[in-house]
Amino acid sequence: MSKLVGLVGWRGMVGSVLMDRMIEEKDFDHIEPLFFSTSNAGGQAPAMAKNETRLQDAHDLAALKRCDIIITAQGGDYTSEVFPKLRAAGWNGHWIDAASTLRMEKDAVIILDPVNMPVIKDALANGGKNWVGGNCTVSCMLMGVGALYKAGLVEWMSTQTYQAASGGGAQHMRELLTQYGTLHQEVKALLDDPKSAILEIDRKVIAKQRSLTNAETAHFGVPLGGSLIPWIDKDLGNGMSKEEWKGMAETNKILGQGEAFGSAAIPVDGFCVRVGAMRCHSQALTFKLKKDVPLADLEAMIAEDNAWVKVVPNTREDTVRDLTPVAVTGTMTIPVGRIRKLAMGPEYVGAFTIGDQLLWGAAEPLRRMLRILLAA
Ligand SMILES: NC(=O)C1=CN([C@@H]2O[C@H](COP(=O)(O)OP(=O)(O)OC[C@H]3O[C@@H](n4cnc5c(N)ncnc54)[C@H](OP(=O)(O)O)[C@@H]3O)[C@@H](O)[C@H]2O)C=CC1
Ligand SMILES: N[C@@H](CC(=O)OP(=O)(O)O)C(=O)O
Repeated sequence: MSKLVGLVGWRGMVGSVLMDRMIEEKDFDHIEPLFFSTSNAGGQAPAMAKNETRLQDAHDLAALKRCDIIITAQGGDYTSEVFPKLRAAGWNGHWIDAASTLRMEKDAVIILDPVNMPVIKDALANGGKNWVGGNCTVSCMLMGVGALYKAGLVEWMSTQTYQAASGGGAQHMRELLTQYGTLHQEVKALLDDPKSAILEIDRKVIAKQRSLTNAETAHFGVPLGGSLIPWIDKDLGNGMSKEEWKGMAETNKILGQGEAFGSAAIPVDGFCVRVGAMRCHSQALTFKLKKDVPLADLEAMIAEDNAWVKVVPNTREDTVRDLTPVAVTGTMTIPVGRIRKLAMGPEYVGAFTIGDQLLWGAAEPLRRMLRILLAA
């Protein structure tokens, strides 16, 4: 008999990407889905529903308890409120979650199976039930260059990120586009006149950016269109943003590395920056390797690591064609390019990688974990 799989948060941005991927990969052929809602209990479930076509109340513990597996992309507040109550009520099913809430809990595994299948299998064998998707930046980075970590080559890594608006959520994407539109509108007449002075256009744009209303910057807090914001997530009070903290904490946990696993953590640090891209997170990586490895060997290791990574030759032509958010958006491909030895010495290697943060960064690891559980 098919497992009863509860789906919470399926109509949100991450949830919609998840549903699309589950349809594409025919995941619904293998489960009996039960759709939940926080706002429309009793309403019509989506077309993928089979026997149970009404939406269940996502706060109804009795309904949730019926599920063998629950997948949620509803968000951290929902997880904080419902998960502890559900476990306290004796529910012993598998919880697969997109939110960060439970990620660093001892009994939770950060799931990214092309990178950490051994960690997942180990946890499964030990009765693990809590499976949490990783931070989008970390997951996309490891899908690209995980090979170097798996080979034990990385002494440390520094990452400088260029993170898309979608990381904040749907409203942030809308706000970014609205700002671009407002700026364009401000100078449209001058742009239409080929003889107009570019510095006049520039003056008007910056004046408009500086005078955007609170409503026009409600989600990012400051203008992002035509600018950038070098801070993502909370201020940890030690000079670090929470997004930057996740880089080292989550990379090590995904790899099964660090104090909790009885080994030294690999240092990962850098700066996380929000830019005006829509849904792809990009990052420039600097590695200090433990030894000098020929570039061709590094490229081969990266290329062979998984079915989605693609090494982009380090030429201008290939880079501008294949290594941009516009090229990657909506695809499962994780390009890694600009791979070269750096001036600091033969163990120093640079690379640039991009991932769709709603696919590998959020939805895909969840549905793959579902498949792993169904096959177990
Ligand atoms: N955005 C991101 O980049 C990432 C997000 N995540 C995690 O996933 C969680 C969900 O994020 P995200 O998908 O961006 O959140 P959304 O705001 O898009 O969706 C969350 C929920 O909001 C409700 N909702 C209210 N109005 C609407 C509407 N007009 N359209 C769709 N849904 C609506 C839905 O619940 P209901 O149907 O019950 O009303 C929906 O499930 C985050 O909180 C985070 O924990 C993880 C990785 C990346
Ligand atoms: N913080 C990420 C998005 C996200 O949801 O991250 P996390 O899953 O770690 O909370 C960003 O803003 O780009």
